[in-house]
Amino acid sequence: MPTPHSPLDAPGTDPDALRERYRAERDRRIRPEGSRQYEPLAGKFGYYDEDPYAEGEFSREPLRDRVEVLIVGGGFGGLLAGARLRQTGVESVRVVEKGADFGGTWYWNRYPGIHCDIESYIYLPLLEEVGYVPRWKYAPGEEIRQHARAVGETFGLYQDACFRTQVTELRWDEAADEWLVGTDRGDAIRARYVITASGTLSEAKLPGIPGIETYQGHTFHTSRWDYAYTGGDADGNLHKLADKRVALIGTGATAIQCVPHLGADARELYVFQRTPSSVDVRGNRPTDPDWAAALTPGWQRRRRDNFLALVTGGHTAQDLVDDGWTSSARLQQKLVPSDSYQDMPAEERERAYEAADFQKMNEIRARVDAVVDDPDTAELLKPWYRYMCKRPTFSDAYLQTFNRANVTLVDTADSHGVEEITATGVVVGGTTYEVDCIIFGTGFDVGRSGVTSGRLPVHGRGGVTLGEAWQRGPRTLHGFYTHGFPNLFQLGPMQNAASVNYVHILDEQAVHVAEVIAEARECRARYVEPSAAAEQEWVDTIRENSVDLYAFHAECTPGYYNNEGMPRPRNESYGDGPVAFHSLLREWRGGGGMKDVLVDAEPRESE
Ligand SMILES: NC(=O)C1=CN([C@@H]2O[C@H](COP(=O)(O)OP(=O)(O)OC[C@H]3O[C@@H](n4cnc5c(N)ncnc54)[C@H](OP(=O)(O)O)[C@@H]3O)[C@@H](O)[C@H]2O)C=CC1
Repeated sequence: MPTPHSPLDAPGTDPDALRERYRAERDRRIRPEGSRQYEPLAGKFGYYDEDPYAEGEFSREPLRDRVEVLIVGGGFGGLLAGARLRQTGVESVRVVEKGADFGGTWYWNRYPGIHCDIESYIYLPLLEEVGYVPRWKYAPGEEIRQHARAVGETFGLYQDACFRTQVTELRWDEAADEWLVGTDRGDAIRARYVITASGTLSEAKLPGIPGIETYQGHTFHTSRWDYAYTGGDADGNLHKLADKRVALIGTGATAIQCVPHLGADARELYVFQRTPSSVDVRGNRPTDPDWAAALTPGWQRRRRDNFLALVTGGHTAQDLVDDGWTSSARLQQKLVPSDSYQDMPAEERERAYEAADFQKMNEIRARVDAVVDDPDTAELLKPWYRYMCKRPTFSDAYLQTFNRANVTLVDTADSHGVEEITATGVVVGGTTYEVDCIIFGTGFDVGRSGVTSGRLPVHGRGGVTLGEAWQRGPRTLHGFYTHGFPNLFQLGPMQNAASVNYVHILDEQAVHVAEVIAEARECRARYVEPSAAAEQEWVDTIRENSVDLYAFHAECTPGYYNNEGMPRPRNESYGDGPVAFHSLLREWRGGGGMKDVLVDAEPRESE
């Protein structure tokens, strides 16, 4: 029975029936190999990883110099760390980046139609500092990439940056109290502090489909878009596809954005879907110049904070962003009003959240019927899972593309994905779809991305590796630093609190790390390192207060959010959420917490 708070009054929205349908759809897609079903863009697939944007061959002499801070990664995490350090007066900052320029995910992902799915006024960082207001509510990828470059210029981060270079090892030199940083260009750079900001979705992946390596046509991954083959640019006009039959494998957030252009320009387009995305209204629009002119100092922080509070379950009087993300959050608020939130038993609250979810997903499914002409195709495009099981998507052109005569949706759920790839095509349900080109929109390997993946060897005090120190799970203070690894700071979601506007989260982290380093310099600390006791206390806090999402994820359709249907029992995230976490960090900094991580610091004059 629906709860008293339930809005489930439409026919066919019986909660039990929906729950059952969600489970059945999940079970159709689960694969016993879990995340092992994927292949990295390495080894025999290394050619997929080549950088199509870097110009010409590149070589340089190995570096043997010394910097004060070395940052691993030149995406928004690394740029923010660099910018915030510069604001505290640190001169010697070197960013080491695999790409040929700044931008990170926005450097690599340049597929047609690429846009930010979070409002650009809150997603693009440091807008007031750089003096820029994005031209659209949801900015195109190229505008975001140019903004990343502008941050690099504004904060002088180009002067010492190393592009087309990958860090291959970090080793703490105990005698010198500094890090020795090795790279794939033979560098041996000395750095007093190292900040890793290597991203969470930085390693693209391919599905391990039988026969994938036998395909003789043209092929690439969406994060290395081959415009030499397709023609056109991120705005579309892929004119070289006019005589081509194209297969796109994958229907995640990337596919939602590039399918309209492929559909418009390819002779034939086959979209191979395993799980449909939820596709909500986008409503992109140019920035209103009068609104932009009226912005007052601090506007970006206020807007970002307002969005963060809303989408993480807070109750705010105003909704400044007012879009698809916040409307689903407001729906929850309606069903769990702020005045009854505290008094509501947990089970009743969860039922109300679930009811809001059902309502949202019913709207999403109804939209498919309203937009897609062919009822069978519409049925296949309906997502049957809870809203946050997968990254929600937004588009006013994706579903419409399936009304085109040259576009075919091929559902692969019954075979748990594409069955086989031959020399000339893609096989599903015994049918071979002959194609000239296969494009993989198959996403990124979370397990191989970032310092926690263990792919970057990090040797701390006594040569102990981070992997050894974390044998029984990650151990940090606030997610940033680990006992035994002095002067090493990690940016990322682990043991702190993340949210959908991830660049905002990175900025809070960058501010924190920059302030700790500034204090260490001020007090001439020998190094920054949490004590084993402080680290243990934080690990205990995380374990005690993290929200148990296991049951939620176990019910979800597989994807990278739930480790391909095999959710991890432990959630390494601060349970009170990012708003509370950011206050905790501010209070810790303001309340003398930094003293506890500064080793052999000189007392300040005021002390
Ligand atoms: N800010 C923004 O605007 C954007 C952000 N992003 C971010 O990047 C993330 C990744 O998005 P995306 O690149 O789309 O990757 P995803 O991981 O979301 O999607 C991969 C797709 O490939 C499909 N797939 C994998 N293996 C097979 C197979 N064997 N046969 C058929 N299909 C297969 C998956 O199906 P299944 O779902 O069944 O596993 C899924 O549809 C997003 O979640 C988002 O966080 C991406 C684009 C834009």
